[in-house]
Amino acid sequence: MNAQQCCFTAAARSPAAPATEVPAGLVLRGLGVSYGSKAVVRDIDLAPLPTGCVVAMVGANGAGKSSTLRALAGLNPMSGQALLDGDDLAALDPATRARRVAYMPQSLPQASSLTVYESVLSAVRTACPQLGTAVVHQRIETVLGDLGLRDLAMRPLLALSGGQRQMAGLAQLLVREPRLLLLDEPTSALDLRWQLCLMEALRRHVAGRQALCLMAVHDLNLAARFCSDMLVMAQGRLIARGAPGRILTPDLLRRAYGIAARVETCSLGTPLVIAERAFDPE
Ligand SMILES: Nc1ncnc2c1ncn2[C@@H]1O[C@H](COP(=O)(O)OP(=O)(O)OP(=O)(O)O)[C@@H](O)[C@H]1O
Repeated sequence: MNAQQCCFTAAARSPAAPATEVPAGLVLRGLGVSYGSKAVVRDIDLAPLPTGCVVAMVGANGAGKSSTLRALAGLNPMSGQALLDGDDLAALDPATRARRVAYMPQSLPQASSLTVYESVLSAVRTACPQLGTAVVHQRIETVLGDLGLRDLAMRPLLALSGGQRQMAGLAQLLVREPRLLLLDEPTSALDLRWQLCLMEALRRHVAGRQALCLMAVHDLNLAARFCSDMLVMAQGRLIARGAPGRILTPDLLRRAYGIAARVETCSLGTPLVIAERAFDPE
């Protein structure tokens, strides 16, 4: 990514503003999350996560991934700053924030009597009320096609399997075309084929619209194959960031997960993590 892709002028967003360059993408400055007096995420600083790519957030259970995503989505109070394309997320009004940032929780979408099509329509109508009918239906067609969900479009959510419902949940997000997608374990209910379909579709969507996706995920090999950038969290702190092929090492896996692991290179050239043994907790 060159500097031109990575920056745009503030003047392009606001005619009155001076033409200073602000970094495109997501910047975090001293981000922290607490529940009451208990700090669970501390001092996360991130140079811009660039647009156009899917970024994996990995780490052990309880490391702070969901808390971070929920804070960025405005659902957990946070300290520090999160800047999206130079704008402080906390300072955006709720409607603007909802248009630019979309969040998918770990839990599956509710099994309502709405069809998949209706649920996606409702999502886009709520987040983007300004869109015309033709654009809305075109977006829905595109997203259902991209995710391989056309055959399920007229099925009610309550008649879908867990994995199918998870895919429908992603369709509800993608149709809004947000700038920042925050996904909490979006492949947790999916079989191997649907995991690949989802990751391929997500990568195409994000690259095509120069959006940004930050995704909490436990499958390191899936993340290594599809994500150009990886954030590794441990005990509420960011302990590594970079391309999976560069940062995934046995030492990092020991620190992040408390396991002995080998890291090999698969025939596609991406790292392959083989977990061998859990260390006793210290
Ligand atoms: N609502 C809450 N109130 C108090 N503590 C919480 C709450 N939610 C999470 N925590 C604590 O915050 C810490 C981070 O939890 P979080 O859910 O962010 O971890 P995670 O990395 O997403 O874990 P997992 O991989 O298991 O989903 C944990 O110690 C957890 O017990």
